[in-house]
Amino acid sequence: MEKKPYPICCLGAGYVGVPTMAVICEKNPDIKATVFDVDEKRIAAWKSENLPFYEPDLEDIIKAKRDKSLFFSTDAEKSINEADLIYICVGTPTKTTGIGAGMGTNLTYIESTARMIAKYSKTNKIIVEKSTVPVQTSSYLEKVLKANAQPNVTFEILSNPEFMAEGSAIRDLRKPDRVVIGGKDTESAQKAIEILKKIYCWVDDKQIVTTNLFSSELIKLTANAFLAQRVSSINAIAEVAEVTGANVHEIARGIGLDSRIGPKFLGAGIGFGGSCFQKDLFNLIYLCEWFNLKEVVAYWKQVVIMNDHQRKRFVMKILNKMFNNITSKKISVLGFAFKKDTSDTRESPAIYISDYLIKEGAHLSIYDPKATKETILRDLQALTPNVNLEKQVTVVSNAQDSIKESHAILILTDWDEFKELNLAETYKIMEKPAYIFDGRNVIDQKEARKIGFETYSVGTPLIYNSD
Ligand SMILES: NC(=O)C1=CN([C@@H]2O[C@H](COP(=O)(O)OP(=O)(O)OC[C@H]3O[C@@H](n4cnc5c(N)ncnc54)[C@H](O)[C@@H]3O)[C@@H](O)[C@H]2O)C=CC1
Ligand SMILES: O=C(O)[C@H]1O[C@H](OP(=O)(O)OP(=O)(O)OC[C@H]2O[C@@H](n3ccc(=O)[nH]c3=O)[C@H](O)[C@@H]2O)[C@H](O)[C@@H](O)[C@@H]1O
Repeated sequence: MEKKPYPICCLGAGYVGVPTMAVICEKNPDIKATVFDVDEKRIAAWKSENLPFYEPDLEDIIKAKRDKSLFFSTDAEKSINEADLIYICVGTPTKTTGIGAGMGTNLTYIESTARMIAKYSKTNKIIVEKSTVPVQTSSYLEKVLKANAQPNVTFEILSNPEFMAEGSAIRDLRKPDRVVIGGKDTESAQKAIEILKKIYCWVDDKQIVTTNLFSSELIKLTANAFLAQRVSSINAIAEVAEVTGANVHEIARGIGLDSRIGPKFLGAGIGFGGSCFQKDLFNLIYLCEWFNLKEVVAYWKQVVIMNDHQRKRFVMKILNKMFNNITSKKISVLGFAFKKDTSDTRESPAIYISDYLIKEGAHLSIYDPKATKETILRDLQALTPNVNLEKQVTVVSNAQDSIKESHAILILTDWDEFKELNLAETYKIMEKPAYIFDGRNVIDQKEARKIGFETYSVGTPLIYNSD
């Protein structure tokens, strides 16, 4: 007799929900996963040939598993009621209005999932909090669930934060450094933890860390805070390197070989972007403000301050080198996504750098291999609602069109194709003097200089940056 698949459901068909469910289905032939989202357009896209965003290898799994063990749905009642275990993977953005605006976390979507789950659940469920949340959100979830549960229905809440990075989501999910599961110290919670552990059947038991609920929630915020802090730390050193004649990339190598420091996340550049680092730092900072931990607040705030500074510093370098006169000049912007191998532009440094330059009157010709024109224009318009962007911004479909007749190239995303730019040919089609401002350590500065370019690359010695 065929075994009945274990039914799970995921609320939120985003960057975390879908890759997570895809890999769970890939690894567990006995699981049936339904991804539900309130956004009907997004679900329609997941069911179509044009998936909502680009993530390496995701499309292959979707094609292999869709409508076999992986389903997409806009039917909340059916998705929830049929599942024994429910992942919450909805957004937890920073609040934009009211008390805590710009800092605290907006828990509207989290609460809406709790209310839906309580309303539609006719049987007991395990609830897996995967979204990144303020510490103690699991208690809040529990309260809303309990207060609205149908008679005799119980919920066991686990915290199971996600550590995958965009652009390598599938690789990270297939081979995670660790899986963290938080739960209460009760018999039913421990049983639920065992069930969740079984779902991660491809992960070595030694890499599964079990904790209490609040530790698990705080592990996630701490991990992102530490990673963001490393980026700000190396960017701070980049500024010192530039004025002293040292090279930040040599420094990164020199310290990264110390096994206590390690080589990762020492890439100096235009600062971190992405939907999470800043948001999660604010989440942590607000939590500390709430508990009146003034020194801790000041400590973590500095990571964000340094990140803003790094973007502005890059723009100041452009203005300094180009004699503070970029009005009406064509500037080629190569890369708009917040990092390579993703179409995601959320909080991309490119948005803020482009915005500064638009305000200087420059004409930007933007090219990104994956971010769409619609997204790029939407991001820029959000910062300058009253500017007619059509006059100053063109989004093109290849690097050549962006570069042609431009006065300067800005490399704002570390896409591999920018490493392969033919610098000699590039030089020929640009206005002179031709500038390259490398925000991602992508080009060979020495070679570019030899060809005739004026160059600036974050954190490299004055010998290259002195003009
Ligand atoms: N993007 C990333 O790389 C990572 C994100 N996270 C965290 O995971 C969470 C989700 O992030 P993303 O996937 O990037 O967000 P996202 O914005 O891509 O997706 C969230 C989805 O939730 C949907 N949604 C809102 N309310 C809903 C409801 N009541 N029921 C069902 N769906 C609902 C939205 O329509 C949206 O499609 C956040 O807390 C984030 O901090 C954690 C690790 C990595
Ligand atoms: O919670 C999340 O959302 C995720 O946030 C990050 O993942 P992600 O934002 O997708 O990408 P990262 O590779 O961490 O890069 C973040 C930003 O830092 C920048 N960065 C990264 C590394 C580096 O050395 N230098 C640097 O400037 C990147 O260009 C990018 O803009 C974390 O790496 C994940 O572990 C976490 O799950």
